[in-house]
Amino acid sequence: MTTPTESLSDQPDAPDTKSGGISRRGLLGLAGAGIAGLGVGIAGDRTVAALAASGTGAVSTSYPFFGEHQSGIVTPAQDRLHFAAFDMSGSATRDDLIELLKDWTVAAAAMTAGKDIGDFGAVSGPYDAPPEDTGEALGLPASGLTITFGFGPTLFQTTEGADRFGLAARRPAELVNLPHFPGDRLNPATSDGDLCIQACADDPQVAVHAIRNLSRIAFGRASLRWSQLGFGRTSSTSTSQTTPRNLFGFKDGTANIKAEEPTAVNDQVWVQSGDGAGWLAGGSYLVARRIRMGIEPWDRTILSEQEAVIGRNKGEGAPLSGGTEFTEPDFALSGRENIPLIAENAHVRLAHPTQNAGIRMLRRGYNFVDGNDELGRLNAGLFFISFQRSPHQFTEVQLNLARHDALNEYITHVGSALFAVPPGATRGSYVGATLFA
Ligand SMILES: C=CC1=C(C)c2cc3[nH]c(cc4nc(cc5[nH]c(cc1n2)c(C)c5CCC(=O)O)C(CCC(=O)O)=C4C)c(C)c3C=C
Ligand SMILES: [Fe+2]
Repeated sequence: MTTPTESLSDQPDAPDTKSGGISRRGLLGLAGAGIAGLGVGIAGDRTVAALAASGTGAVSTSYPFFGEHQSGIVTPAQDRLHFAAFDMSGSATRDDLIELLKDWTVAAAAMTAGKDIGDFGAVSGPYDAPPEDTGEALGLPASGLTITFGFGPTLFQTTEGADRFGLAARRPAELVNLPHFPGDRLNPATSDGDLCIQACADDPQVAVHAIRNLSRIAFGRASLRWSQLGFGRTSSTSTSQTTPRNLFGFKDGTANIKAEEPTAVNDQVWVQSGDGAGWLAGGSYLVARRIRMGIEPWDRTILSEQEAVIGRNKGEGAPLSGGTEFTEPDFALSGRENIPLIAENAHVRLAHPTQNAGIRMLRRGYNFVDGNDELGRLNAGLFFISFQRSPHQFTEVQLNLARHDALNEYITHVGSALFAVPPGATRGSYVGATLFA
């Protein structure tokens, strides 16, 4: 942590620090009253307050931060998202970048375990210093929080002859901005970035707390370029999850890659050691697309047309060629007058692996509604996120969709970004360490 712990540690007996009605002595008192045996009671452990608040003793899901792969990819998609892209400051050095990644690692490991950040957390520090943790997650459990870090193409750039962070030679050949697709209306202010953080949780406050505190830690070294809140997942990444619905009212995520398909995950999601950049093995590529959805025109569209556009029925999500939700679509099946039951320009036909040389991707997107525009239309859509072994997988499918998809009448891509997601951090090391080895 960048927090000057030395100056904090010499004040352990600061007065009973009151903040938001919770006192430091009160928290420690709780630990002493029967739950100290669980190993809680250390400053910053929110579980203390959560257990006391719920009165149930229930501990919510938490995913380990350290491991072979970063969490937040094949872990079951949570309900809420706060996604943020950052730019490194003009004066930041390679050492600053490494220090930042180390600090982010420590904080992310704490928060995903349901703890506040720093040695003293939100309310146990000295009265005469800003708290290390901002505090809005006090009393909330880990809530399935995952924090996933990525590196954008510009991090590897050479500007005016200078190799910004000495990384130019380490850039994977495929880590370049996505091409312009037909129909794109991208806003540069909500596109790209040197670094990204995807925070997903089952409680929106926990996801927002994570991004807020990581941004705060970055102060002076990196700053927020853009960020996106998402409510309501639009995919399942495990067979144990039910398929959610997007804002057009259709089940979304039915044919997604699921964690229970290890061969597909290996072949289509994780970068392999022979793929090019060795440091990225065990990682992935993250594509983010902010897609505005025309809610009002869609809501004036008749049901049969809505179903024809997607290629599945709206109730169950079954393919229009028949069967139930998980029946494979039969694109060869025709109905009256030899018209294909799933139209040539239906979204699921054009996105299906059989139409794209076997390509699949792991989708992990979220619905968003950011108020309304000046014409009184909902500023709403899908914050599309996909993870793939190569950006080429997204590009191929998106090219097919951008050219022919019936859905294009109702959607516009307004933001875009690509990031290389390094493998998981080993305990004692930091996220992205392989890039600097
Ligand atoms: C380039 C990738 C994709 C973009 C962009 C995209 C946007 C998008 N999708 C929907 C709604 C649905 N998509 C569905 C399936 C589906 N979509 C993609 C890819 C992109 N979608 C794929 C690879 C698939 C799976 C195809 C298959 O193998 O059958 C579905 C059907 C249910 C499902 O399988 O998930 C819906 C519904 C919207 C609304 C949208 C942009 C706003
Ligand atoms: Fe789709």
